[in-house]
Amino acid sequence: MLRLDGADLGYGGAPVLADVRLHVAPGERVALLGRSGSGKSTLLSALHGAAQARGLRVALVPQDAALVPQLSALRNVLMGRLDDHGAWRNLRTLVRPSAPDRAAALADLARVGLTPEADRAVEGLSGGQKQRVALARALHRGGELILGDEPLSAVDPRQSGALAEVLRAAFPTAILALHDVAIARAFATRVIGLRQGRFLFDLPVGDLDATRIEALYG
Ligand SMILES: Nc1ncnc2c1ncn2[C@@H]1O[C@H](COP(=O)(O)OP(=O)(O)OP(=O)(O)O)[C@@H](O)[C@H]1O
Repeated sequence: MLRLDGADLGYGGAPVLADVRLHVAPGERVALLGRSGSGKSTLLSALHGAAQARGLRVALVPQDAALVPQLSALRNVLMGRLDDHGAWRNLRTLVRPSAPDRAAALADLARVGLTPEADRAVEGLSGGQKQRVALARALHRGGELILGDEPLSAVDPRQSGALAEVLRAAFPTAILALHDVAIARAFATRVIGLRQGRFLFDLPVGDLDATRIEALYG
């Protein structure tokens, strides 16, 4: 489904990740683990490029959520489908959503527990609520693949397991950078550990043991 064959990934100078060889098959749920700066976002960005080149429909949850602060939660969710339509239809949707569009966006907000916040401007929401708007936008977009950069980092720990389950049910294939090893264990089929721009391990989730976690974060 997605393949990087010896790619050097970086930002112009020395590569952040050199000679990356990675194949992700349909149905895999990959957790990227590693300290801050280890290269998770860089890898996700390259995988997004590879997915676009293959014409896959991808839902994204970027690290900073990338919402429009002045617009309501509902309108931010509607943006998940903007590139499905032309400019006129999009303007109409954002100014005055049709009843079916509004109902569909509300249903996705309900999946992340944000029904009461639907008409509130995103700038007035908490960090965790903003992140849930970004998750609802990804659900609204749908697709064969979700790429997420710490998509559960700001939500209440009691909610993050349930939200991971919502994502698992909604997307056949997923690649998520995660900071929480427990969530990675519950969500992923495969875990990749990055340390200082290197793949420390790439394993079925059942093989992730304490020694490897210590090597990654210790
Ligand atoms: N736009 C950029 N220009 C130059 N260097 C960058 C850029 N973005 C990231 N880097 C560098 O690339 C390396 C890997 O960063 P990356 O954001 O991929 O790590 P990360 O594992 O996602 O970290 P975090 O968990 O903090 O988001 C770091 O050394 C970082 O400073």
